[in-house]
Amino acid sequence: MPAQLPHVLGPYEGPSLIGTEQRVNNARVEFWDAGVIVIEPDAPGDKDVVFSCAVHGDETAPIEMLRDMLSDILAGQLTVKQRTLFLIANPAAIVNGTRFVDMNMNRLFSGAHANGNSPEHARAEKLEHYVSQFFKQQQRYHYDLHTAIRDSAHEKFAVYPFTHGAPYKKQQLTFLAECGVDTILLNQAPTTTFSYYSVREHQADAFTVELGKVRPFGQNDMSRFAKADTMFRQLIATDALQLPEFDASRHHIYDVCRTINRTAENFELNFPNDVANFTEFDTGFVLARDGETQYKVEQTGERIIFPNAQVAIGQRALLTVIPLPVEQLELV
Ligand SMILES: O=C(O)CCC(=O)N[C@@H](CCC(=O)O)C(=O)O
Ligand SMILES: [Zn+2]
Repeated sequence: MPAQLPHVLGPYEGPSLIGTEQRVNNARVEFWDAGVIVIEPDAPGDKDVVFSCAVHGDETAPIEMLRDMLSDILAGQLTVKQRTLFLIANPAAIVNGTRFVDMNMNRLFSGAHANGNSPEHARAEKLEHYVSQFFKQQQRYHYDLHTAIRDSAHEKFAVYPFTHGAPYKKQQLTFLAECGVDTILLNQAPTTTFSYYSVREHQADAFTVELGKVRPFGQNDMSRFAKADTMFRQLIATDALQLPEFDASRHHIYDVCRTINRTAENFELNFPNDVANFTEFDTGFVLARDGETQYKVEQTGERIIFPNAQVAIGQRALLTVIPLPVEQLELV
């Protein structure tokens, strides 16, 4: 793997540090497992922060971001004041240079890992265990960092997992906007994603954050991630994060409208691979054919997200979303 992770991938790269710990500045760094690193400050603040990347092994920009943050922490150049857990979720897929080895790991959380025995099933179970071991304090955050397969009309966006009716948090929307993530998709149902797991199981503020487009190692323009990088560093390095007042005009909100699963062998999307996420189609346009079923645009303003005709049968092949005025959200 061209990105030199500082010995955090255990058996996957260089000498293993698994099971060891070291001191740096005023913190203990613990290496729990391959790609599982905990920073325990001597006098921690009141937040527990989880950053995860590589739930999809070919989404390299977030891996490079977290690698550089870890390098700076280990070199004593970034002093951490909040308890922080770094998760490099699927090292085997990183080494493979693929989205996953056997199974899409982001469909295996909240217990779904019990229904199979691929390496991803086993790792998802372990990741849940590590997150459970880590979260202790009241204020819990989990940013699960991804990049999208396609271009996106909104380059950076986050999925706000189903809240089960709880209000959306202005402070989190503002934090994400400060990260350059000005677009939010509101999921309206439980899922088996990593971020939903942390929301549901640990009452964390947790998000799937899409920071750009999938590119190979070394081909990411890291300047495009600078705002997110700065904010993530501030979150863990300051006692009390200073954020501007909530400003509704900064945010584009979309409601997830339909989830289209592939059920048939002959599944096809009716638009080219270079059509970007958030592209709007006319009402009645056939978006996809799944065996004998045709999926047409039903509402004005409906847009496509995460189209992927290659997913396994039974999995999500496309989402549609519609814009929602921020004023209609219940905010706290
Ligand atoms: O670009 C794509 O098609 C997929 C990008 C991606 O990995 N997205 C996540 C979203 C997870 C969520 O809905 O919270 C995924 O599909 O797992
Ligand atoms: Zn992803």
